[in-house]
Formats: sequence, structure tokens, C-alpha cells
Amino acid sequence: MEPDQVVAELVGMGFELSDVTNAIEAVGLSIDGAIDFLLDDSRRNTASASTSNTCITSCAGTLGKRASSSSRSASKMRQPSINEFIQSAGRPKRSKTMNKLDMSQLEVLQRDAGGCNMHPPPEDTDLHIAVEKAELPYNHKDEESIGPDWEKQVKNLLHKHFGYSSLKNFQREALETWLAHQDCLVLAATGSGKSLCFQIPALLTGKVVIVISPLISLMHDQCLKLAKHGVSACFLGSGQIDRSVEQKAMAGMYSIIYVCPETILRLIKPLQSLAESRGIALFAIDEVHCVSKWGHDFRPDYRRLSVLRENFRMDTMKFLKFDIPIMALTATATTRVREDILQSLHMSKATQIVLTSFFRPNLRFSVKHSRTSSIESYKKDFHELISIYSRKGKTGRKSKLMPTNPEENSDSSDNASNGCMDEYNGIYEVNVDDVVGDAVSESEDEVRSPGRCGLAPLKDRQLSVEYLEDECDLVQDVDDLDVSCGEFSGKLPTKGFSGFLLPKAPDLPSKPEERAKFQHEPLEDGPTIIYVPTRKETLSISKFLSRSGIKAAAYNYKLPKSHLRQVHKEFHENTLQVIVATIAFGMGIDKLNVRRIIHYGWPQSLEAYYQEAGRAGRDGKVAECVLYANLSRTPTLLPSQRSEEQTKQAYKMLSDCFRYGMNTSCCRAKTLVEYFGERFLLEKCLVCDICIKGPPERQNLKAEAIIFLQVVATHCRNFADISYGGDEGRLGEKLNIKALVSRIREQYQQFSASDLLWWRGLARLLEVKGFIREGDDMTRVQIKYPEVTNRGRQFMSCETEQPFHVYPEADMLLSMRSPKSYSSFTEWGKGWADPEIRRQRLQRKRTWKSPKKRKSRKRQPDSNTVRGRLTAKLSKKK
Ligand SMILES: Nc1ncnc2c1ncn2[C@@H]1O[C@H](COP(=O)(O)OP(=O)(O)OP(=O)(O)O)[C@@H](O)[C@H]1O
Ligand SMILES: [Mg+2]
Repeated sequence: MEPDQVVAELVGMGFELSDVTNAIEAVGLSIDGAIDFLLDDSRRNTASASTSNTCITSCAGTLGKRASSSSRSASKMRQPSINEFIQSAGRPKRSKTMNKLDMSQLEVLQRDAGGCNMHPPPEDTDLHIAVEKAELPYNHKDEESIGPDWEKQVKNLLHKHFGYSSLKNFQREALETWLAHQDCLVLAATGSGKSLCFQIPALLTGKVVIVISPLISLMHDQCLKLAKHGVSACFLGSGQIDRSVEQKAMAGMYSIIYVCPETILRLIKPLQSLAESRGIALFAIDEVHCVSKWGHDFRPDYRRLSVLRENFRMDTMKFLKFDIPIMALTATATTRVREDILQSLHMSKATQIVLTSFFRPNLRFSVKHSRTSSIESYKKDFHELISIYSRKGKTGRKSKLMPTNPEENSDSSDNASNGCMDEYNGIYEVNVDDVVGDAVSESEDEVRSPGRCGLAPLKDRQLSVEYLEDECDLVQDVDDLDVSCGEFSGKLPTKGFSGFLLPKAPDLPSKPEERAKFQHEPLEDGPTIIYVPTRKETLSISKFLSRSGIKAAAYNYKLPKSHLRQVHKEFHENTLQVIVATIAFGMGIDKLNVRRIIHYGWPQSLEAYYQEAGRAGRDGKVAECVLYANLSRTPTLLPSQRSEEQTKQAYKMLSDCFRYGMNTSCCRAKTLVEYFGERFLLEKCLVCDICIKGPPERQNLKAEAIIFLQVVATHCRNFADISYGGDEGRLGEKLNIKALVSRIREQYQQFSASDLLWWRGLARLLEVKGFIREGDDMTRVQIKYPEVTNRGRQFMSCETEQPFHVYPEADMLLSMRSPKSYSSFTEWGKGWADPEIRRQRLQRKRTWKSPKKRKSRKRQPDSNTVRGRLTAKLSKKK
């Protein structure tokens, strides 16, 4: 591979260019070698050479097997065939319940699988034993013959396969609907157990259930879990390289078939045959919010799933006694998304909506201000996390991916972070934002919204939509995340499936005293997931944490698949403490004991936020969901190809998310569940930061509100005069909020030092009251060209002493706390005009650079780009 390509691939994974050059210099032009070197970076500092060597060897072994992303197809997952599992336990044991047909089918499966190029069997022997117990297939039963005692039958199946004692209420409702041959839309919180709603029909009837699912990793995870529970399942899609699986699936050899939406469209005919032979009990569409453009994970192929309703009806298939029911399931759908789902999928008019509360009482939500951009922020924000895990890490098992505990490092935890500061010194450059409260980029939403019209705003290739989109792991197709996930080595109780009972699924505690117990309860042990917007941050933060003694690993879609599999494995085995991931570590992560979900940077929507946060506390025990975001900046849309309509919607969703962060007075859980259209009857969750701290003091901001409205109104009038005056067609320049605030500062002495941040917050409050609105037709995260409404005019002209009582929002509080005011900004700004001050500042900036950094600059003296210099150097060596 050319040096350029090697560098480009490594930088694409999120590694720093300077680290990449170091790695290539150390190991030569080998991607695998460089990745080992880079991921092992923190380990090189360990005191014990022998420990270090062992770790490096084991990791290198894993990574050595990686396939480069250019040969991704070769690394696509192969279906873990039933035979593969059985084989590992010797030859198939005859299950008492297995009938003759089952055995012959298994033999066929074994023969077939023997003929293909087998991967080594998975390491998990429990899994093999579990699948060995799989009863394939069940005796076929028509839904009508199931009878009124179906609940008893389900209970037995639950007990036998999953070890649960009973169905949850919403699961019962969904199954009742299915038994009545009706379509059903299940809306239930993350981790509530939606999968069971479509798994039971397969077990109960012996017919096949087809599950449409958006991601290969999700399908793979579910297949593995089902295999553990003795249910045969497979997945079909572009990630499936074993072609025979599809044939076997269409011949009715698996009870549950997972399939991606793209694939199902070409399988309509074979599925019709399957419906006639073994029978199809149900079409389940999981993560159905992907259908809707108004949702957060829109997938165009989901919209075409209306073919299911059209092709599997009694009137098109004469042998059917009723239309094959459709069950659509999601944890995150607003009212608008729900309507869109029903319409787009052509679900029947009689569709039942099974709705449970979206409320998760054990999740403690909070929002914290952070610049989330530098080593300083990491140190401040992760200080507590580091101390928690470094205490626990001393007794933990070793991670193959990262050093196990601070003692293994030559530096102490503190030294480690200091040492790391040197490397991060580049970040120490003067950040205007550190000095200026006012530095909220007015036009940043425009600069960074290449999606508007779908065109790149800048010519620079480095800032093209594709390039930036790629940075953020936003591109998602069905097999983009084709890595194994699942609790591979989760031990089954020794008594097997039939000898134990899990406690009844807990009902949501509704009494305040029951919920209050989550308030101060200490968090139990368990891993943390940190979500960051870009690949680069996955690496920089995981590196920072590892060097501070935490067992942390980065996870982004460009990293080698073998690394990602290892991360999944260690995560599920509880040997990793923290995963720093992009959204690539996504849907369907069903690990019970995740204790913290940290979002480090603004999420793009509340749907995405709630779904990701929902991976915490699935065991019902208290867990934390913290959002660290820069509350002094308006968030921007991550780059993506969007139509104009989609861009508007994306801004709307981002805006809702921003307002969630800015809110200081309403319970977080209430805001979240009401966003999804649920009436939150409990009023307060009692455990979020707002419920615990209480809102800030309410203030009467009538005087400020009137001044703001007057300035806006005066300007609007002037603007209208210019726009529609003599010179027809010429539009006057509208004043944006920044310019309006400048007018306020000029005209009102008492506000001459006031902060734009504060006025922005006030403008949002006025907008909520309906006193102002956006004056142009662009959708934005927050108002930019305010215009006074009739209500606003009434308020202005109101003679009475009607107060304007409000809770200051987070940015207003921040601006009040911050010593940097408008005046300090102007002073600072003026400073740059003075050559002496400028010289001193630049001098200071230069001394902030680490010696290491300067050295690396010296190393590459002449070329224009680092990459160019490296290329020249390496070519010379060759
Ligand atoms: N009736 C039940 N009793 C006890 N536990 C249950 C029951 N049903 C499901 N569970 C457990 O709930 C957990 C979550 O299940 P599942 O993955 O189906 O959630 P989900 O609703 O699909 O979540 P997500 O929206 O994140 O995909 C699983 O670990 C499962 O074992
Ligand atoms: Mg699910």
C-alpha cells in the first residue's frame, strides 16, 4: 500500500496525524502494525516489561487477523450455523423432544455446513449446549387451535426458554392483538422487553416469524441470544455470506428469520412459498421509527415495507385464513412519527397501539456545562469517573485492550494525565471561547450546515459533506456495523432452562417514596458508555482515560473489526470499564448492568439521546445519564446529505435537544417522556438534577423583555420601510439577534456590558410565550432574526403591571456566573490591535507548545504537508 493510503486509512479511523506518523516510523508501512502500535500506546508506559509484552502479543494477535476496510466484504459475518454450535460439542445429542423430522433436518444442516468453509466455532461452550437443546422445528399449530389457555402455554415457554415467570402487561397486550390477527404498534421504553412480543408467536405456533431489523450487529446479537435460549434463528442480508442460510431459511428450517429491509424486498416470492409450507406467524418490524422521515434514524427502505401488507393478505394468497399480522415496535416515536409509521406501512385501520410508559424511574438524568474540547475539560469532567474506576480497577480483571490499573503504569494516575497533557498540548492554543462570553458564532449553523440543499458549502475537499459525514460515523446502512455483539460468555445457570425462575418483572414504581429511593442510592458496579460525536474523540478520550488508569477502549466504525469484536467481548464480560463510542455502538446493546451513559457533546435529537441513554440500568437498578454539552454555544448539525425538508426536520430535532439542555426548571424525565407524547402523570421523577437541586430563583424580567421587544419592533418597522419603500424589490438587511443586542448595549447604559448569551436565553423565553417568532423562513436551532408578534405587541402596550416571571435558562445562568462580559470581550478584542499585546500573546501561545510537539515539527522541516513529508521520508528509506 502507498504511504499516503496507509496514512489516510489510519487518520480516517480517528488517530491523530502526529501519532500516525510516529507509528509508521516505528513499525513501517503496515496498517496492522501501526494499529497495534497506536492502540498499545498507553501500554508502552507500563512498568513491567513482561506484562506489557504479554498484552501486546495478545492484542497484536487479535488485530493481526483484521481485514482492512477496503476488503470489508471478506470480513462480513457469517451466520453462526446451528451445525457449527452442535459440532463443537461433538456430535449432536438426541434431544428427548426431538422428533424424526427434526433429526433428519439437523443432519442435512450438518452435512451442508460441513461442506462450507467453516470459521472456528465460537468460544462460548454454553452457547453450543444451548443450541444443542434447540428444538427444531416445533409442532405446527394454527393460531385458532391455540385456545383460551394460551397464557398458560406462554408461561411454560417463558419458563422453559428464558427463565421468566410471567409476561409483562404490554407483552400480554401485544400477544392478544396478534392472536386476534390484528396489526399492532408497540411503543415501549428501551429495555422493556419488546423482543419477546415477536419471539413468543414462533414458539407458540411452530410457524416462522420474520423480523425486519435495521442492523446486522443487532440481528446477530439477537440470533446468538435466541440460540442460547434454545430457539433456532438466522439472519439474512448483505452481511450474510453463507448463501445456504437463505435457502434453509426459505425452506422453513429456522423459527425466527431476521432480515434487513433491503433484502426482504427481493424475498417476497420465497416468503409466500414459506407462508404456504411451514407458515408465517407474524411479520415484526423492529426499530420501526426508521420508517419515518420525522424520526432520527430514517432508512428509506423501511418505507417500502408496505409490500408486506400488500402481498400477504387473504385476498392475494388464497390459502390464508387471515392477513398475516404485522407487529411494529419502537422505543422512540413521537406522535408524528407514529402516524407516519401507520400510514407508510399501510397498516390496517384496526391496528392496535400498545403503549407503555417511556418513563425509566431508575435513570438519573442530568446536564452539565463543558467545553468538551480539551484535555482540561476531560480532566475536569472525568475526574470522578477516574477515581471511581481506579478504586474498583484494582480488583478487576485485566482488559486485553487497555492497561488494567494505574499501578501498572509507570506514572501515577495524576502523572499520567500530566504526561498526557504534553501530547495534547496542541489543544492549549488560545480558545476565543475561553475569553469571550459573546463568542457564540452567529453564522455557525449556516457554515456547518452543508446538508441544506445537500451541497457542500466549501470547496475544500476536506470539508465536503462526505468527508465530514464520514468523520461522524453517520452513514449507516444495514451492514455498516457488522461486528459480533452479544453476551458471548454469559453463563447459563447450571440447572439449565427449566430449573430456575427469575423474579417477576418489576412494575414501575409510581409512589414517590418508592422512586425517591433512587435519589441518593450509590451506583453499583458496571460499565460506562461515553458517546462522542466524532471518531477522533473516541480515540482521544479513551487514550486519556487509559492513561489515567481506567480500562477504556475506543469504538468507532472505522476501527478494525477484530478490535471492535474484542471490545464487545470484553464489554460483555465486564472486563472493560469504559467504552468511548460514536453512535456506531448502537441499537440493541442489551447489557443489563450499564451504570452510566455519558453524552460528551450535543446529541442530534432527543430520540437519539433517549435511545442511547436507555442502554443504562436495564437491570432496574439505579443508573446515571449525564449530558455534558457546551451550553454557551448553539449546537450544529453534524454533516449529512439531507434534502431541504430533512434539513428542516433535523434542525427542529436538534433545537428540541438544545432546549432540553437549556431548561432549568422542568423535570428532565418529564421533558423527555412528554416529548414522545406521553402525559407524565407523576409530575416529577425525583431523581434528575433539576428535581434534586430545584429550579433557580424565578425572576421578573419585564423591564428587559420590554426593552428587547422595543428594539426588535423598532428595527422591524425600519426594515419594513426600507423593504417596501420606493426602491421596489430591494430587501433591506434584517438585523440578527447579535446586532440587536449591540443596539441594546448602545442605547441602554445599564446593559452596555451585557452578554449576548443572556439575551439569547431571554429571546427563547419570549419565543415560548409567543411574543416573538423567527423572522425569516429558515429553520434554526434558535431564533436568529426575531420579529415581534401581535401577542408581543399586546404585552408591550399593556398598561397594567403584568409581570414577566421566568426561570432563567442555563445559558443565562452561565452568563451571569461568568466574569467575562461584553466589556471584557471588547477589551480583549482591542488587545489584538495593539502590536505589543499581540506579540506578547503570541509569545505566550508559543511557550504552551510541548517540547515533544516542537521536536516533531523540527523532524519534518521542508515539505508543505505532514503527509507529504512523511511520504518523502519513507520513500527515501525504501
Ligand atoms: N417478561 C419478562 N420478564 C423478565 N425479563 C424480561 C421479560 N421480557 C424481557 N425481559 C428482559 O428485558 C431485557 C430487554 O429486552 P429487549 O432487548 O427485548 O428490550 P427492548 O424493549 O427490545 O429494548 P430496545 O428498545 O433497547 O431494543 C432483556 O434482557 C430481557 O431478557
Ligand atoms: Mg429491541
